[in-house]
Amino acid sequence: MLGSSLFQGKDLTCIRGGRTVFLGLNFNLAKGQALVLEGPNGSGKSSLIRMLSGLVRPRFGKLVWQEQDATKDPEIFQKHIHYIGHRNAIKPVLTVLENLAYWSGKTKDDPGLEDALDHFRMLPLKHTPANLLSSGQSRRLTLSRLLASERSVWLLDEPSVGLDVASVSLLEEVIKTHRLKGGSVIFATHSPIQVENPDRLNLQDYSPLYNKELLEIENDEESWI
Ligand SMILES: Nc1ncnc2c1ncn2[C@@H]1O[C@H](COP(=O)(O)OP(=O)(O)OP(=O)(O)O)[C@@H](O)[C@H]1O
Repeated sequence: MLGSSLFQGKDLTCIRGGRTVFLGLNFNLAKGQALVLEGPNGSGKSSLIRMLSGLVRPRFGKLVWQEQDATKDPEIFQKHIHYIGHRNAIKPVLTVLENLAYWSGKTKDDPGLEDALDHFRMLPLKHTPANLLSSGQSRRLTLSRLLASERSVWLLDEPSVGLDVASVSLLEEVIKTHRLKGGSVIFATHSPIQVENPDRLNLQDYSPLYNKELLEIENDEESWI
C-alpha cells in the first residue's frame, strides 16, 4: 500500500513567539501512510501541523513535496492538503449543507456534499442552521469537509475532540478508506484513534522544553536564531 515519498520535512526548526518550539525534526510521509504526532502539551504538535499546511514557515530546514523543494513556496503543496484545526471553522448563520458548500467551493446541489454529510451521519441535519448544532455535530460537519474536498493529504489537529465513540469509529472508517485509495494522513490526538500500521513521531524528542540537550543547543544558538 505504501509508495515512495510524498511529503518530507528535513531538519525543521520552528520558532514561535521568540521561542524554539522544535528543532532538527525530520519526517517522511508516503502515499497511504498514517503518521501520528505524539507529545505532551506545548511540545509542538499543532505548530508542526500548521507548518505542514503552510501557515507557519520553518525558520530552518526544508519542506519537500514530491522531490520539489517547497519551503519557500507552500502553494506547491497547499492545494493537495486538507487542514483541520482543533477549532471548528463554521459559519453559524449558514445551514449545515451551506457550510459544506462554502468550504468545499461546490454548489449545494453537488451530490458529493450529501454523500460527505451522510458518512458522518449529518444528512438529516442538512437544513439546520449551524449555530444550533451540538459540539459533536459541529465537529462531524467540520470533518465532512475532508470527504467533500478530495485532497490527498489530511492534516488533522485533535480531530476527535467532542466526538462520541460511534463518531470516532466513523472517523476511523473514513481514514481507512482514504488510505486504501492512496491518501495519507497526519494527525495529533490526545485520545485514541485506531488506524492500521501507523508511524509515530514524538515531538518531545525535538522540543527544547522537554529535552535538556536541545535546550543547551538552543541557548548556544540564541545569538544566531
Ligand atoms: N501563535 C503563537 N504565538 C507564539 N507562540 C505560540 C503560538 N502558538 C503556539 N505557541 C507556542 O508554541 C508552543 C507549542 O505549541 P503547540 O500548540 O504547537 O503545542 P501542542 O503540542 O500542540 O500542545 P497541546 O498538546 O497543548 O495542544 C507552545 O509553547 C506555545 O505557547
